[in-house]
Amino acid sequence: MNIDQIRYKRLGYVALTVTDPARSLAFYRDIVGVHAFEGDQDTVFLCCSDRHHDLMLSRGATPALKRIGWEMESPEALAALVAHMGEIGVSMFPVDAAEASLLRISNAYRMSEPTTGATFEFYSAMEKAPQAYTPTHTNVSRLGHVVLSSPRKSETEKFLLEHMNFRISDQIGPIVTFMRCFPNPLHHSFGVGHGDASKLGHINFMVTDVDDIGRANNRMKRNSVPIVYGPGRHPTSNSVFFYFLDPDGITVEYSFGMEEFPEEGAREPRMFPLVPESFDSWGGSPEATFSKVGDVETLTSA
Ligand SMILES: CC(C)c1ccc(C(=O)O)c(O)c1O
Ligand SMILES: [Fe+2]
Repeated sequence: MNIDQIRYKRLGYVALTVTDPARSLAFYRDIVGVHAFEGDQDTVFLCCSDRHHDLMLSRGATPALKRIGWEMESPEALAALVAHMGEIGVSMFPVDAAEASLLRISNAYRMSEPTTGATFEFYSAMEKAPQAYTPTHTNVSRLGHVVLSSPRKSETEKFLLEHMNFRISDQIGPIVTFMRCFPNPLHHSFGVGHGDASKLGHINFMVTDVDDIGRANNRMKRNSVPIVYGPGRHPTSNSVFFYFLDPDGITVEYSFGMEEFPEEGAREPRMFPLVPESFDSWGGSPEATFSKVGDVETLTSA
């Protein structure tokens, strides 16, 4: 199997486990500015695109990353991934019809990423949302990326590179590597950080205007939302960033502007030195509560 046939459209969605879905729904709708349109007491769907959902929140005892959904470029790209995982002995489980229908996805498989235990879901199409996303106070352009920490960071990177056809865009010392799901042009849809355990670092929403960042700064303060890093600028992706905590303490990032890569002729990955300015060229530093909450749920406990 040629790994180049494994091609992605985009980071599809993130599923989080939250302790109080109604409270989190209100937060993501009213404070973050994504659209909530469907759900029940235990599971809610939110979107910031024309797809059925970009974020799913499910009730659970401990805040966690439940899974990450990757939208493949085509059914053939999905088949290539499934075949490759079969060849290397990584089990892929088809999502059963009832759940796929609830998630409005077709042709879907899950696996446990072998180095972090994180659940990755792959599908070739998701239905459109019943109503197109209309921005309110913030022009959220898309779900941008997810960062996980891994106790086996080099192996995680290697798995994503060699078996999932991700590409490295940049690294900061041995601490964090930013990867794009090829050929999606965004600098990164996934980041892997060094950590003692597999943990969720943060989820990111991209915004269309620097004013969205400035307004967020004031909105978070008015609503007593903890701001944990920024505003600042990441020299890696060249984005202006702003991090805050959701009601469970999960770190959420807004970012404005991000380098994009062509499919062919992309620049080489860069290695940034491990100094604070490689994380924030404006000289800020994160609060102690930055990236502290979020277990990684395994497939068997999902
Ligand atoms: C501080 C974190 C790990 C970080 C650093 C750089 C970027 C970027 O280049 O966009 C991020 O998105 C981050 O979350
Ligand atoms: Fe980020």
